[in-house]
Amino acid sequence: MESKDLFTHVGSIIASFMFIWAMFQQYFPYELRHNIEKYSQRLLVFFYPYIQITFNEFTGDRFMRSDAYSAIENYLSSRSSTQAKRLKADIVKNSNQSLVLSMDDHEEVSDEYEGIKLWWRSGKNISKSQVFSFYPVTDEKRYYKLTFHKRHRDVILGPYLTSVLKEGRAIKVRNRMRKLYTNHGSNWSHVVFEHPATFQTLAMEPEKKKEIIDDLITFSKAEDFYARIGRAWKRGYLLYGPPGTGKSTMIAAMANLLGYDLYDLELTAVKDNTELRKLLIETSSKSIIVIEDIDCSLDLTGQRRKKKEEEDGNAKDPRQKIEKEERETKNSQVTLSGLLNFIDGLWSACGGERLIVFTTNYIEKLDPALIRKGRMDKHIELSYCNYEAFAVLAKNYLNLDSHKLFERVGELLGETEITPADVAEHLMPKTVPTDVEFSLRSLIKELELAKEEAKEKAAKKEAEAEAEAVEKLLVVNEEAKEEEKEVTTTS
Ligand SMILES: Nc1ncnc2c1ncn2[C@@H]1O[C@H](COP(=O)(O)OP(=O)(O)OP(=O)(O)O)[C@@H](O)[C@H]1O
Repeated sequence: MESKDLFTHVGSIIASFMFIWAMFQQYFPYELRHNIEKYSQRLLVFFYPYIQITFNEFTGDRFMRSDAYSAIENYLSSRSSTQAKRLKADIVKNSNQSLVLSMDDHEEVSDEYEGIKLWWRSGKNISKSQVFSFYPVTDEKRYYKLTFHKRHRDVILGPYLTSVLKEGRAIKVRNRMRKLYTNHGSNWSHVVFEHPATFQTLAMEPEKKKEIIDDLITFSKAEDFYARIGRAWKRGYLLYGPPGTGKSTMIAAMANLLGYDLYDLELTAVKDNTELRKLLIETSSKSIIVIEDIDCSLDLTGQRRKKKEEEDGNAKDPRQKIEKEERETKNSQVTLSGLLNFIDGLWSACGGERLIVFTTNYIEKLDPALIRKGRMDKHIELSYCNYEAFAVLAKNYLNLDSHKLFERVGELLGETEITPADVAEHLMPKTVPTDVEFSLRSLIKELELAKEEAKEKAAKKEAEAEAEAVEKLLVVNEEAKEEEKEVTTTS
């Protein structure tokens, strides 16, 4: 049969079928039609060995997209782009403005799980809207239909669907626009988080960097582990080191590595433990909660209270006392135990992974209870710039792998203490095109100056120590003479 004839034949079959269907719809009473449809469906199910599950875009609430539907959409995205012939494209508003593809309506893609083959089909139902409008409004209800053989029912309904939803949600998190939250009293407000820092651009020793990256990735994949050992899925990091050594930069790099939101918690703006609790409960899963300069934010050791009492005792003027009391009541009433309680798992009820990061410039000021293992699981020291850190900065700022002046910079870095922030300042381009030699020489000058200053400081300190020792010796001699005198007068 010629192809033209074939199409004519198929066309007439379809036309006949449509005619019969129209007659059926028009002349058969609704009750009878309903029963015929019902029993024919049952007959089909009896012989048809496949199971179908429909995931609707909207369930119940017509304004709330189903979580399962969007997870499946994300899950199918990569399969759709390789298998489907008709695709829909959309821009995701994340920092990269990435293009996300999904299969168009009435497309089908296959999937495989532990050797089991299954099919996902996208579709839509169109119905006239019940809402009054001058324009014809149609409601499109999209859905995904999963088809698989009934002998695999348990595997597909159990582990397969769980993994689909999990992977789909993870993709959604990776693609979303991340946020930086800050608290004003007991409320969070947010802006889009677009810090460009990455571990690649972070200046520190490569082994140390790798260790931190591995730790973070292991944590982010350890949901089952934490569930098995019965611990809240959280991890505490303490970043310490002098100002300008990259603590904030590292936090941004952590958030970018894991795709987490950031919650910058200003403890001094939190009234009391109840407000703290509310704020922490409101944080979302996959987030980093940051408390910067923890030593300045909280009465950590009880020393501040003691100091206050002393000061109160010393304040003779009653007006001074009232002013001081007013100042104190305005301050945060959050206590160390309030914070520890929360870290220890009161918030386990929140579920989902969270990192807590504390930063301080003075680790020695912190209460040991706060930083013991289990609360702050990893202590990371960010220190002055060494040669390895400088090499990263030189690559980032000047795109340099080597230079004749590197050796001198290396020597001086071994003898001086300079922060990566100060080094970075010298490597910032000052001219167009960038004068690499000028930047390196200016850094060397700064390092030599710092070395001289350090030498002078050390000499001054030594002289002071010597003077103190001489003074002590004189006092001892004086006392000895006095004692001698006393002995001779009594004898
Ligand atoms: N280790 C580093 N790697 C790359 N850049 C760094 C590093 N340390 C500092 N910088 C640069 O110096 C600037 C200041 O660093 P950052 O704010 O991260 O330091 P910090 O330790 O958090 O300081 P502070 O204790 O004052 O908050 C950053 O903008 C960054 O560009």
